[in-house]
This record gives sequence, structure tokens and C-alpha cells, in this order.
Amino acid sequence: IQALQISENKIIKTKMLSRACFRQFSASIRRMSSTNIVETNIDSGTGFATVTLSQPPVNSLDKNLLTAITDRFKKLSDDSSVTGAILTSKFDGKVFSAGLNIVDMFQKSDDHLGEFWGMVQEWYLTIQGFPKPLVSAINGHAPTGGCAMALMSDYRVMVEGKTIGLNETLLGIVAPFFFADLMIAAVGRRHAEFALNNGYLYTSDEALKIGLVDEVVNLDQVVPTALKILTKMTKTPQPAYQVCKNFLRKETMDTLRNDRAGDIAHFVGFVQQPNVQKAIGGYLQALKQRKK
Ligand SMILES: CC/C=C\C/C=C\C/C=C\C/C=C/C(=O)SCCNC(=O)CCNC(=O)[C@H](O)C(C)(C)COP(=O)(O)OP(=O)(O)OC[C@H]1O[C@@H](n2cnc3c(N)ncnc32)[C@H](O)[C@@H]1OP(=O)(O)O
Repeated sequence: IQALQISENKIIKTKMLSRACFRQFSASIRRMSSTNIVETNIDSGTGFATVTLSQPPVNSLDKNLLTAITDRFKKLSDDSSVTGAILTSKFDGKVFSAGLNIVDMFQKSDDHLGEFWGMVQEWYLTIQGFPKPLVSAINGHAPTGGCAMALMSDYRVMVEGKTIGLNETLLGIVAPFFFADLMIAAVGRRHAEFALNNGYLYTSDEALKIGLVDEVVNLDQVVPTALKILTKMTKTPQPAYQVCKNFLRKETMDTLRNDRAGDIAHFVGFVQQPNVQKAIGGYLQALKQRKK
């Protein structure tokens, strides 16, 4: 009887403990109401938000995904309980982001292109202007706009064996000045000129050598390593962090802010050229036929 009573007490204690653990866990991870293409979890213990891009198949940045990411980062900026963020992809081991959606640039009206480019500008200004520490956990390929998005973060942890770069010239288009400036800021003018002129896609190890990414690790270490560095970054006095980040990034952002309409007109004029349309069409076709 005594033995039974002891084991019953143990069961009750275990049940109480697991209920307490469950309460603690559910209190510590808050899922933000979010579109299912940008999943966001906030750890209420640390204040770290994990933003996971989840638009199949390759997180190509179409109007929907650009808007969802932009809205998400605006909310995280304004949320005083959020101390920093990690940006990653649901398609780990495969793709971080395939960059801007090429379909949005092919055989479209001026109005469509203009609206699309306005969203690209807003996405850039929002992530690049995100006032809190932001670490990219690049768990797959990151060509073109995917690379630009990673460059907007303050630190980049990349999985081994994938590729990253601003390879727009391979499509017959040119990275806009605000993408080019991201690359120059990370790797310096010499490497940036080589990378952009030749549309060079770097392997993870090559990217590490030129400073395009800060660490290369195996897949299961990407997010934990990103969390570790975010923990360090959030220990810096944050008013100083924010002021410093803002003044280092302000010039290029202001150049864009001061002439958004001109930049849109420039993009539309460039993309609508027949030879550029031909190149984009050929690239799209090649992409579709790669698998066959
Ligand atoms: C003077 C300058 C003035 C102004 C500036 C002017 C112009 C500059 C404008 C914009 C700059 C452009 C920036 C960009 O980001 S362009 C985006 C280019 N992206 C790429 O080149 C990446 C292409 N994708 C890939 O290489 C591969 O998909 C990837 C390695 C990412 C993944 O490979 P995986 O084998 O896993 O998948 P796939 O079978 O290739 O793809 C699945 C599916 O998705 C389609 N796909 C892929 N990428 C894109 C994309 N970026 N946009 C749209 N669709 C994409 C692919 O075709 C497949 O479709 P389906 O065959 O129907 O399944």
C-alpha cells in the first residue's frame, strides 16, 4: 500500500511538473498571427523573432511575398518586446530564396512593373532599415535578390555546399544600385565589381573567403549558430547599436528615398527594352527546362 501511495504521489508530481513545463513553454514561444508564407515565432524569454520564409517552391519574391515580408518586419520594428530577429527559410537544405520573381518581369505592363518595383523598394528600405540586430540563417541557395536580402542583415551564417551571389547579369539584367551597394559594403569594391560584372555565383566556402558570408556551418548548425551570434549582438547597448546601424546605412537608403519615382521609371524603361525581355524570356525557359 505504501509503495502504491509513493508511486501515485510520483505520478501526480510528474503530471504537475509537465503541466508547469507546458505552461512555461507555451508562454515562451509566441506565434505571431502571420500569413502562412512568412511564419514568425517570438521567444518571449529572449525577445528573438524567427522569421521563416515559406512560399513554395523556392521563396521567389513575388508581390505577395514581398508585401508579407515587409509587413512582418514593420511589425517587428514596432514591437518593443522584440529584441532582434533571425531570417531563414522553410526549405532548408534547398533554397533560402530564389530572388525576385522573374515572371513578374516578363511580358508585363508598365503599371505591373512599376507596382512590382515599388514593392521591391519598400522591402529593401524596410529590411535594410530594420533597427534591431538581424541575422540571416542562409540554409539553402541564395541567388540574386535572395543574396541581396541576406546582405541586408547584420550577420550571415550559411550552410555548406550551396551558392550565393548577385548574378543578375547572367539573366541579361543588372542589379539595381541599392543591391550593388549592399555587396560593396560587405566585400569591398574590387570583389563587388568582379562579382556583379560577371554575375558570379559563389560557393559557401568562396563566399566566406571574400566576406560575403560570416560563417559556414553544416545544416543543423545554421539556426543555432545564428541564435548564438544574435544573443551576443543584442547585448550591445541598443540605442547605440541602432544609431550606428542607421548612420552607416542611411546614405544609400536616402538616395533611393529621395527619388523613388525616378528609380521606378528607370527600372521599367530598362526591363521593357526588347533585348532585355528576350533575355529574361530565354532565361525563364532555360530554368523550366533544366529539370527535363
Ligand atoms: C541599370 C539597372 C537599372 C535598373 C535595374 C533593372 C533591372 C534589375 C532588376 C532586378 C534585379 C533582379 C533581381 C533578381 O532577384 S532576379 C531573380 C533571378 N533568380 C535566379 O536567377 C534564380 C533562379 N532559380 C534557380 O537558380 C533555382 O530555382 C534555385 C537554385 C534557386 C533552386 O533550384 P531547385 O532545383 O531547387 O528548383 P527549380 O526546379 O529550379 O525551381 C522550382 C520552380 O520555381 C521556378 N523558379 C525558380 N526561381 C524562380 C524565380 N526567381 N522566379 C520565378 N520562378 C522561379 C522554376 O522555374 C521552377 O518552376 P517550375 O518548372 O514551374 O516548377
